[in-house]
Amino acid sequence: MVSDSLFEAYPPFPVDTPVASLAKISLTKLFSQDVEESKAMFECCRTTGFFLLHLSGNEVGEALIRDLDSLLDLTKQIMNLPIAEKMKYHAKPPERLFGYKSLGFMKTETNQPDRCEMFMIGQDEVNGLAPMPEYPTPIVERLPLVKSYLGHAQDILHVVCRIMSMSLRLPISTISSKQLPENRSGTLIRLIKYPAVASESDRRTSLLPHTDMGTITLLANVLGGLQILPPSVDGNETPQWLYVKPEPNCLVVNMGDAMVQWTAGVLRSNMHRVTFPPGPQAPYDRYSVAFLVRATADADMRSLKGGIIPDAAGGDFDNEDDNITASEWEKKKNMALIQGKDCVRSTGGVPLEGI
Ligand SMILES: O=C(O)CCC(=O)C(=O)O
Ligand SMILES: [Fe+2]
Repeated sequence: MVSDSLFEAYPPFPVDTPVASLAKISLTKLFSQDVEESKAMFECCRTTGFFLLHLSGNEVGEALIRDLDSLLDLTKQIMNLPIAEKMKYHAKPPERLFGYKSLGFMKTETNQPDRCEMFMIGQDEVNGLAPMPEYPTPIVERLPLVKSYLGHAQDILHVVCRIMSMSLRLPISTISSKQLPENRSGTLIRLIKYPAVASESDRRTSLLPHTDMGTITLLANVLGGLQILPPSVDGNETPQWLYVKPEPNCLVVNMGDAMVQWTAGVLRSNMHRVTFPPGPQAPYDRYSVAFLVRATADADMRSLKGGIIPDAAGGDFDNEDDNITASEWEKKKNMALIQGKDCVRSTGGVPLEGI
């Protein structure tokens, strides 16, 4: 997430709240090709699909921490604009998926309006691969910050993808070449505000249970609220939603559905949701910065061949319908979600034999 100073501005995450136990992986060690750290990261990607990434101690990570502190501030500025101003930039799905999404525009699992507003910025728009739309003034003034963040986030993505390819025993550029920032994609930054709990009825889901449809997500926030549904240990017990405890100078990293599809189920895309912050954190507005990486628009969505990837033939990941490009695949998933045809569930994490 972000620097210590931002954490000091809020009451601490309560010690008695049950939390998901997520490994903390060191970015410095990943950059220095530490074998044990790389193994630990891959293990997380297979088992829970989530890990914390400790950013301190290297140039890219330290720069990203600074970018994130400023982006959280930018998020506050945007959300503080008058509603009439924000509505000028409203997203118009399915034609335009980026821009502002107002509070309550989407539904939760109980069909109640959601409890979050967000501003979505497309990577292609900022990088000049798509026409730049009109942005609210705070974004226009801080485009250099947005570009700086994208650059540092891409450096981190690159090292994670290299380790992923190596761990899968595939040529080293296999995963990163399918999501290069110089190629068009649906990759986006989401700047999100979850309003403070003002009454008992606000103690409910803010962002519905979902899996991320892209490849990898890098998430930063200060207050608790994110929860994951960990895989049950013996397959019998009912899984319990558990909070992810935000930690200073760390990102939350999770795998998305595209990674599961490419690896025929080896990696895990885990279900998560956002609810109200725990204990004394509830009466505060919660802010998040999410970088949702999507595959290159024309990337092949069939499972990869080679390395330790199981043969998809005949299994869940051998679907002729997946013989399509990433942008068609995402459109199909979006439509299924809108029509309630896609029952959201965690996928992947199939046991690997002899590894
Ligand atoms: O705000 C958060 O903690 C999570 C956001 C999220 O899951 C998403 O944007 O996909
Ligand atoms: Fe998500």
